[in-house]
Amino acid sequence: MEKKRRWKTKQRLEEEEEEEEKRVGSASAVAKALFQCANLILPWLQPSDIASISSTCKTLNLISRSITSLRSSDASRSFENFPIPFVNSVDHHPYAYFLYTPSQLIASPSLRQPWGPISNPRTRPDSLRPNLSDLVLSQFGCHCECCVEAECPCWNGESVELITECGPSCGCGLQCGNRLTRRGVSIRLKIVRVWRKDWGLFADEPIPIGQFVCEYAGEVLTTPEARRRQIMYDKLVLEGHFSSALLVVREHLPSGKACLRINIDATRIGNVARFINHSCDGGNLLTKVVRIAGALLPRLCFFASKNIEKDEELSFSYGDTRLKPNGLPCFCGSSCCSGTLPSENT
Ligand SMILES: C[S@@+](CC[C@H](N)C(=O)[O-])C[C@H]1O[C@@H](n2cnc3c(N)ncnc32)[C@H](O)[C@@H]1O
Repeated sequence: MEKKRRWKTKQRLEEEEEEEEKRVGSASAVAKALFQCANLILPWLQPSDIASISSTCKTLNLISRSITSLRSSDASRSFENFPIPFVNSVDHHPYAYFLYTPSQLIASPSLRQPWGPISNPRTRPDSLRPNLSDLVLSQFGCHCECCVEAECPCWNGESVELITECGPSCGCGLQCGNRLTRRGVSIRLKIVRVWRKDWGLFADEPIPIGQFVCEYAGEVLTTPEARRRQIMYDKLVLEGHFSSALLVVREHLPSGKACLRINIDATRIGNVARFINHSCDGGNLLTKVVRIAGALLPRLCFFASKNIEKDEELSFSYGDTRLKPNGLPCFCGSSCCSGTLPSENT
């Protein structure tokens, strides 16, 4: 009798164990499926949506935290040669959200780009890299086959403000000496939270004078569209916390008359240059207009105007004009600071 009772208990225990295993198995299958779904969907979301989702359950909280940490480890979404991290010891913002493009592109309202799948973005195959393809401005090459700057028909000698470089359909490759600005960001940079200026771009290694730093990449706009966006951004700035990164560049004839106007908006889609703050003393960066052989539009690039130390903030002068009443306060900290950021009616 006792033997039979013990056998029954053993059988019941085994059944319970089996059921528990099934429960754990299906729970881990659910967790795995949830992880896979979240990993596909969350990288497409904006920070506010990620924050809401992270409070729903433990698994989503863990995934959201990994995505946040991946995003803050590289603003460039692995488009550049080195990761460009966000560093914040001022407040709780882990990163700034925007779509990344390494070079200028034509404005498009419908662009989307994932940011932060848990699998390592640097080991992902190219087909999975976050892409903003088919938007790079069309280019016609010069068909030169040289690699030596001075021998290249595209090379105009380095003038102070205008450089002409070889383009994608020139016979020469990326190694060509006349493609200085076409290889992306080649120095270590970081985006640091700065008191009263939000984020700023900083050197994470010494930068010698004359070194190419980065292009000002973003959406190239028509002038009416630039004016429309400027009005919208000005309203948003007045309403609260908002930074716009709409830059207007004018090329001038020797007479001083503007002959070409380029509007680049890096507010929604841009690169690291969108974090460069203004300095009333001209800062440590020089802007140069770079023409790529055969390309429709010139690009705006930043070069070091002096030797820059590691951990120094990068800055340039946004201009001399202060036309808007109630301009934003300037906190550049230079001895010649005018107290107000440059502004003009675009
Ligand atoms: C191109 S963004 C520069 C990056 C910006 N700090 C950010 O966090 O996105 C231009 C905006 O940065 C801020 N900014 C730039 N230079 C500044 C300065 N010297 N003092 C105060 N704010 C500045 C202003 O809000 C300006 O509209």
